[in-house]
Amino acid sequence: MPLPSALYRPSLALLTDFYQLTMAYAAWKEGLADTEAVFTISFRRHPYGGGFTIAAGLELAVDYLEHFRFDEEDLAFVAAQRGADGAPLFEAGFIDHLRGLRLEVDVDAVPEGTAVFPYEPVVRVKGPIIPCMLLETPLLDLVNFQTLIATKAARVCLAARGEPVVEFGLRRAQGVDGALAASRAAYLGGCAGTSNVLAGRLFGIPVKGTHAHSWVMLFDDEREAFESYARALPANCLFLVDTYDSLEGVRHAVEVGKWLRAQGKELLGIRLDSGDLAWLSIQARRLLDEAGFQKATVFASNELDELIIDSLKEQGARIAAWGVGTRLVTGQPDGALGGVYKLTAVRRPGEPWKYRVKLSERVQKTTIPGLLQVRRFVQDGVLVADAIYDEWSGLPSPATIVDPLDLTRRKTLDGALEGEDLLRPVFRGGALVGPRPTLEEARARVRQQLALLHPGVKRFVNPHQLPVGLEKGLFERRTALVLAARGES
Ligand SMILES: Nc1ncnc2c1ncn2[C@@H]1O[C@H](COP(=O)(O)OP(=O)(O)OP(=O)(O)O)[C@@H](O)[C@H]1O
Ligand SMILES: O=P(O)(O)OC[C@H]1O[C@H](OP(=O)(O)OP(=O)(O)O)[C@H](O)[C@@H]1O
Ligand SMILES: O=C(O)c1cccnc1
Repeated sequence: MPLPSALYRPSLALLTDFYQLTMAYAAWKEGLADTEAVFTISFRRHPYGGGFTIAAGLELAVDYLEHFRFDEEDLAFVAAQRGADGAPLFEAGFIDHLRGLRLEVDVDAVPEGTAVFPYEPVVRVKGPIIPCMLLETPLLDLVNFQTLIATKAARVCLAARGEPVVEFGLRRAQGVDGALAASRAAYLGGCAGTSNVLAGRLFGIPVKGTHAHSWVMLFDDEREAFESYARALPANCLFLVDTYDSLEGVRHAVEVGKWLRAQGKELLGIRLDSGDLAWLSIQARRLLDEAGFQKATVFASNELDELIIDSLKEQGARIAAWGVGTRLVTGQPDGALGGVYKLTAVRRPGEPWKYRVKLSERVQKTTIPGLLQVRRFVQDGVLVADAIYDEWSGLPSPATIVDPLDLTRRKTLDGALEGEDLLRPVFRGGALVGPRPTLEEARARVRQQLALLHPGVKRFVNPHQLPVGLEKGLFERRTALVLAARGES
């Protein structure tokens, strides 16, 4: 399903930071338009203090790239920008350059739904410098948020231990796109459906819903409210029982459930939305079972997240389905993934590629040079290590990987282990290559990837950190470049 183009302007070329345009102009003006570069998206720590991250956003990025062009209104807006002296900032020739600009870049990326780890390349863009620059901000925007929410959803669904989680976040999401993007990512991460009807239409996500407290409050008593709803929607009866007294509400639901049964329909269940959800769910289950409604679901909502769901499970809660809104779609408590887009190599026309690093006082922020790729090693169905390597140099076998933050921590991988490269070609010279996975396939990949992770990597408290390292030669190249940049070589 095409998005963002389906919802917004067909081209979102202006959805970038102004500095990308100023740099692109400087590159054009200085005759650097034929210079090529490699940029790599990676992040430095897992969100939520977790042990894994689910990569997402690639399909939205593909859509963005496919529809990229500056239309005449866009160009007029760029041409109208002025400098501090009041004169137009950009020459007309640059506007013409943008008019004809096609994104003739190569893009490689990990498929959506892949479990990824800090420092690994997630998306790689290689090509002429101007398109590479213009893509920085929109790619980060799309990948960072989708990844943040897909990861949250995967955690919430892990906590629910296979029971369905419905995403209820629209009303408290970050505006229109925040809500739609979050619904998509939540489904990708494992949710069973969404309350967001437009997301359902745009992305093919199952749409689900119960009713609000206001429905109950419309009537003089709760049972009358349930009866009225049941007459209108006998095939969608999951009653919200906590408007006045949750267990009294369950009794009313049971009475209406008996009436439904007489009509040949079934009570789907009840929804708890306040109070002690563990205790109430056990009581509600007992009341439903005693009345012969063993198949009716006890559904719970109320500011849930993975930690509360996990705790409710530990307490023996009898909840079989979950509605999760605010904390899922806003990625609480993190709110953002800090993915970055860094230049890792550069080539002037007629010259060989040059590796590049950005220095930092903090080793975590020193970038990794090269045409980066990740090879994943799996043994007996368990992910044992990821090796980040430079495709131009290749990965020796057996490979030794070095912790990017600590050169004394290294591991030599069994040469008999077969690895799989995670980044796959997506665009070549601006043309889409390879299959385009559906949202359902990305969602299935999340399940498959989580199954590869040792339980310790998936736990919420102090998770085990999987061995991810730089191939030794790459580590040494980075060290040499850092020393040279500091004048210490
Ligand atoms: N047994 C439980 N263990 C852990 N957390 C729980 C349990 N039951 C409910 N919670 C969570 O505790 C929080 C309780 O929220 P809150 O203090 O607003 O109470 P409430 O019952 O929702 O009150 P209100 O009637 O005002 O809505 C929610 O996030 C809810 O999911
Ligand atoms: O708590 P969240 O995870 O964000 O889940 C969504 C919440 O939104 C609704 O409450 P709201 O008070 O907005 O409306 P209501 O009267 O229908 O309960 C619903 O009952 C949930 O409690
Ligand atoms: O359908 C529901 O129960 C629902 C929808 C949105 C928010 N809270 C609950």
